[in-house]
Amino acid sequence: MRASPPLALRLRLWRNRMIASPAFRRLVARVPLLRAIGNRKANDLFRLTGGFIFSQVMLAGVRLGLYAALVDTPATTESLASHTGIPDTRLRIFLRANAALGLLVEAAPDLWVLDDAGVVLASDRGLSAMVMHHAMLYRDLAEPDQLLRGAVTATELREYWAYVRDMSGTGPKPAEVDGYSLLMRESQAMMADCILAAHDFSGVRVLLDVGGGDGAFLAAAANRYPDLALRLFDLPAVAPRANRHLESLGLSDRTWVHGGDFTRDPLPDDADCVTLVRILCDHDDSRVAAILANLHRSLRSGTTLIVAEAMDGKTEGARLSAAYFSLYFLAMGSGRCRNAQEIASLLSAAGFKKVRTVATATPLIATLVIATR
Ligand SMILES: C[S@@+](CC[C@H](N)C(=O)[O-])C[C@H]1O[C@@H](n2cnc3c(N)ncnc32)[C@H](O)[C@@H]1O
Repeated sequence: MRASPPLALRLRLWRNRMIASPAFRRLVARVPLLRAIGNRKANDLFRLTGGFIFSQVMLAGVRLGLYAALVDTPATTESLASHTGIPDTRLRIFLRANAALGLLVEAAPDLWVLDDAGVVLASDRGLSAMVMHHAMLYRDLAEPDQLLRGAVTATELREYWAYVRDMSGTGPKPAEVDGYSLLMRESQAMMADCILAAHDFSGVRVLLDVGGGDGAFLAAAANRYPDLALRLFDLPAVAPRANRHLESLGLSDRTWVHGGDFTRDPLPDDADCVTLVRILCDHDDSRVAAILANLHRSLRSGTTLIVAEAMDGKTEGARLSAAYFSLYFLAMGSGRCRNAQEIASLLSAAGFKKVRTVATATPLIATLVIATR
């Protein structure tokens, strides 16, 4: 005989039957307190249903330069129509959609200013860059069930992130790393703020950023800690870009940049702190194990290792990030969004000690897992 499900599950099934019942939903709509809950749930569901449309509103706004045109200044529908080249009757519909989504405020009839979310979008170049990058992701997600079945593997994201295709040999060519390196540089500001607020680097003498891209995280750390010496390790195709970028910021005399493969080449061993920012999530467990084993081989005993990336967790931000990245990495064909415990296990398995999780103020962006070599 089959055992009956536990009480919590039976309650959930009962609740689901109630919610599925039109008569129950009519009752909910008549009782003021229940109506408020019901409306909130309906709005949440509609946000999911219309998510693609809302996101396309943002994409059009970014492409048209709408939010940038409203930085620190209000503008009329007429002036925005001339700025964007969209006829004002059509633009007004679009502007009102932006207002409904919390991106703009109609301060007076046909007079527009940025709302809170619009201000952030306009002031963070990385966010606009990610919104534009989504055009590619959405093409890959056009047939999501086929992607889940594994029937679609030649995706645009796989092409874009050249290092997930080319895991052997000499690695990607310079032209193949330009697109993602620029996107990573532009989208680093919020990530760096989040990490630097969550961990005190003041005792660190030499900071090595492994998979450090153009050096945007190192530059942010250098800005905060003027005596910090900087080391960056990335693919041979990325290293010259990092050198150029760090030189343009006047940081060359504090920096050594090394090109190589972080799964097998020796890493500089003079650092007392090493960061892996948005690195492990890109790779499947076996490759993460190879990266961590190489780090363990190369680093001196006592070196602090900090893994910083979006991780699954209990907060709403962490859950949203995990849902987003799960599909993103599926389309990319490599990696996954792990929780802190999974990352801690991979670090321990590689031989790292004193593994601990450090929450950040913005789990949507990153959580830290810190260990000692
Ligand atoms: C998602 S990006 C993150 C860049 C940077 N840490 C950030 O957060 O902006 C991953 C980085 O890892 C580098 N990378 C990928 N495979 C690598 C490998 N086998 N050896 C060294 N670097 C690698 C890429 O070139 C890229 O710069």
